[in-house]
Amino acid sequence: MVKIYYDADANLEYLKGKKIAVLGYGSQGHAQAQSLRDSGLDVVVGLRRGSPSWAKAEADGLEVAAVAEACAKADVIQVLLPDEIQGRVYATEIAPHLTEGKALMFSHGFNIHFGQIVPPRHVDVFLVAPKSPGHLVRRMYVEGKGVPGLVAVHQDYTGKAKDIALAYAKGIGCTRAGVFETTFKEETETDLFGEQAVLCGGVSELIKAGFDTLVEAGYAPEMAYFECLHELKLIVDLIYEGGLSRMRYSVSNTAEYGDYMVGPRIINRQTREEMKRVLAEIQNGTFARNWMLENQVNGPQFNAIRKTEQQHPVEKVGAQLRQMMPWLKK
Ligand SMILES: NC(=O)C1=CN([C@@H]2O[C@H](COP(=O)(O)OP(=O)(O)OC[C@H]3O[C@@H](n4cnc5c(N)ncnc54)[C@H](OP(=O)(O)O)[C@@H]3O)[C@@H](O)[C@H]2O)C=CC1
Ligand SMILES: CC[C@](O)(C(C)=O)C(=O)O
Ligand SMILES: [Mg+2]
Ligand SMILES: [Mg+2]
Repeated sequence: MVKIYYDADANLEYLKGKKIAVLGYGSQGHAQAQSLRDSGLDVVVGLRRGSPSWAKAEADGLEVAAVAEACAKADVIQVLLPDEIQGRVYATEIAPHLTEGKALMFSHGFNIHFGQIVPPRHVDVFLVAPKSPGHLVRRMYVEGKGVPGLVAVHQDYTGKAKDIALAYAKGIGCTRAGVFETTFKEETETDLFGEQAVLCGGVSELIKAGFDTLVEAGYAPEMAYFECLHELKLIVDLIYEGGLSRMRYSVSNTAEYGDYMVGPRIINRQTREEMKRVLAEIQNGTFARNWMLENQVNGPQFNAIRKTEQQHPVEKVGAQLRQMMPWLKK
C-alpha cells in the first residue's frame, strides 16, 4: 500500500533557518519559489544574470542571484531548470557548492535516474514532484488548496532527507492534497509515459486527428475547434472532479452510448500495443538517450517540429476564437 503524507505529517521547522535556492523561474520555479516564500521560508532564486526570468523574479519581490552564488549560500538546492540542461549546469555551477550536509532536490527524477547527474555521497538527494503544471501549483496554493505530489529519497546522508522533503512539499501546498511516497525510477518512468502517451502526446494527436477529420469532410473549422478542443476542458473538468462515471453521468445517454461503442475503435489493440513499446523505450533508456543526443546538436528536430505544430490550422482558428473570450487570456 502506497504511503501518503498530509499536512499533519510534515513540519516546516525542518526548513526554518535554512536557505532554499530555487534554480529556475519558469513553470515550476515561479510557483514553488513564491509559495515557499509565502509559507515563511527563506528563498533565493538562482538564474542567469540579465535573463527574462531574472526580471520577473525580482518584480515578484524575490531575492535573485546567479546560479553558482545561490548554490553557495543555500542549504537546500531545488533544480527547476529544463531537464535537458540540468547535467551541464550541475557540473559547472552546482556541484562545486555541494558541501557536506546540503540537500540537492528535483521535481523530476530524469537526470538522477538516467545518470546525467551523480551527486557526491555527502549530500541528501530527494525529489518533491507536484503532479500538476506549475501555474496550477501556484493557483491552488493561493486559493488555500493544493495539488497532489510525489516524494522520493535517493540518498539520505543526514538522516533527515524525508523530513526536509515533506517540509518542502508542505511549503508549496502539496501536503494539503496528499504526497505519495515513490522512487526516482517510478516517478521518472510514469511521468514520461503519462506525458507522452496520454497527457501531451496522446491528447494533442487526438485533438488534431478529430479536427482534421471534420475539416477535411467540409465542416467549418470553428465547429471542429469547439467540438475537438474547446469542449475538451469541460469534459476533463468533470472527469477530474468525479472520474469517468461523473462525466458519463453528466453527458447525454447518446454521448455515453457513443463513448462505449466508438472509444475502443479509436484507442484500439494496436494503440495499446504501441503504448507498451513506448513504455519499454522509456524503461530501457532509448527515449532519454534520444532526447540527450537531440540536445547535443541544439535540437534541430525538436525545433522544426515545434514550428510546424504551431502552424496547425487548429492553432490558427483557436487563436481567433479565443480573442472573443478575453477571460481566457491570463
Ligand atoms: N512544467 C511543469 O509543470 C513541470 C515540470 N517539472 C519539472 O520541473 C523542472 C523545471 O521544468 P519547467 O518548470 O517546465 O521549466 P521551464 O522551462 O518552465 O523554466 C526553466 C527556467 O530555467 C531558467 N534557465 C534556463 N536555462 C538556464 C541556465 N542555463 N541557467 C539558469 N537558469 C536557466 C529559465 O530562465 P531563462 O530562460 O529566463 O534564463 C526558466 O526560468 C524540470 O525538471 C521538469 O521536468 C515537473 C513537474 C511539472
Ligand atoms: C504532463 C507534463 C509534465 O509531466 C507535468 C506538467 O507534470 C511536465 O513535464 O511538464
Ligand atoms: Mg508530470
Ligand atoms: Mg514531466
